[in-house]
Amino acid sequence: MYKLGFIGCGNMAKAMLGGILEHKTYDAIEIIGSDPFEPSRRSAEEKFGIHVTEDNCEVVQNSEIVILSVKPQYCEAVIRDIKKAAREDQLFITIIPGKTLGWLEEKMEKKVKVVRTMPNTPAMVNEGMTGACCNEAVNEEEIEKAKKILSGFGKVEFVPENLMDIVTGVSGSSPAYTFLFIEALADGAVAGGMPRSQAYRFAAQAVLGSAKLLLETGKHPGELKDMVSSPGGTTIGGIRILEKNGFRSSVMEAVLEGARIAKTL
Ligand SMILES: NC(=O)C1=CN([C@@H]2O[C@H](COP(=O)(O)OP(=O)(O)OC[C@H]3O[C@@H](n4cnc5c(N)ncnc54)[C@H](OP(=O)(O)O)[C@@H]3O)[C@@H](O)[C@H]2O)C=CC1
Ligand SMILES: O=C(O)[C@@H]1CCC=N1
Repeated sequence: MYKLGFIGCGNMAKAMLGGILEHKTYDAIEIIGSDPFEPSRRSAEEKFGIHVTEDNCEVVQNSEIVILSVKPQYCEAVIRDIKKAAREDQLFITIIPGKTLGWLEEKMEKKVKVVRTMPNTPAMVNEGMTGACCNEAVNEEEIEKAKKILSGFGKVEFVPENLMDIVTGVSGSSPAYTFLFIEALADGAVAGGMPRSQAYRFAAQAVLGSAKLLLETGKHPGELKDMVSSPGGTTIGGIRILEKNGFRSSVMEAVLEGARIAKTL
């Protein structure tokens, strides 16, 4: 029997696996993964040393905890495939956006234990942020197990299920928005004459340091913004341009759009 099984061995499964193995939450021999795509299976096997198979039911039949890690459009077919093999004492952790606890229970046609989560790609460097919620069938011990798995690749917080689509917007998708911002900062620097590779280092470290400063001081972002902005100085001039171009409302709209789309998946 394996302790953990992944259905889908793509980008997110691999990001999670890296942290889980590094934190020794489980050993590679305790993990199995399934994927129809041979190169995905092979890379999971070669990189992480886990057992791999083409057969999703083999994962479900032989794992204590199963992580559903496929795209939303494949989710229904996967559940159709595994629902007979699924046991009521088994914990399912889903990372699929938009698929609610109720929807999963209905498609499984049984009272399965489900923890619904939304991680993000910084899990690849152990700096993930995961939002999670669960159905009533999940007990305290299982919540602790899920937290241990999810904190293997970053931070985790349980939230009410009605916030899960917002989690998708604010942390699931926002690494992409942040990369857009870093790229734009670097493009600005390149426009001003800085070599591109150096510009990425300056931009990315400024974003990393700013996030760290906020988290470590616990100060309000507005206060930290004011600390940078001297009267008549360079920063307030830049802020004026960003505000004129709707920077904050664009970001707010992007978060809400992500949440809106998640509901349609
Ligand atoms: N990427 C991100 O930033 C985040 C993604 N998510 C969610 O996580 C899930 C996985 O995303 P991600 O890892 O990026 O996607 P990937 O496409 O990289 O991985 C999904 C894997 O599942 C495989 N797959 C397809 N059909 C099946 C099936 N029937 N049975 C088993 N495996 C199957 C795919 O194979 P094939 O390539 O052949 O289709 C692929 O290898 C998605 O629901 C995504 O929305 C959540 C948080 C963040
Ligand atoms: O866009 C997506 O489908 C996923 C969900 C969160 C991040 N990426």
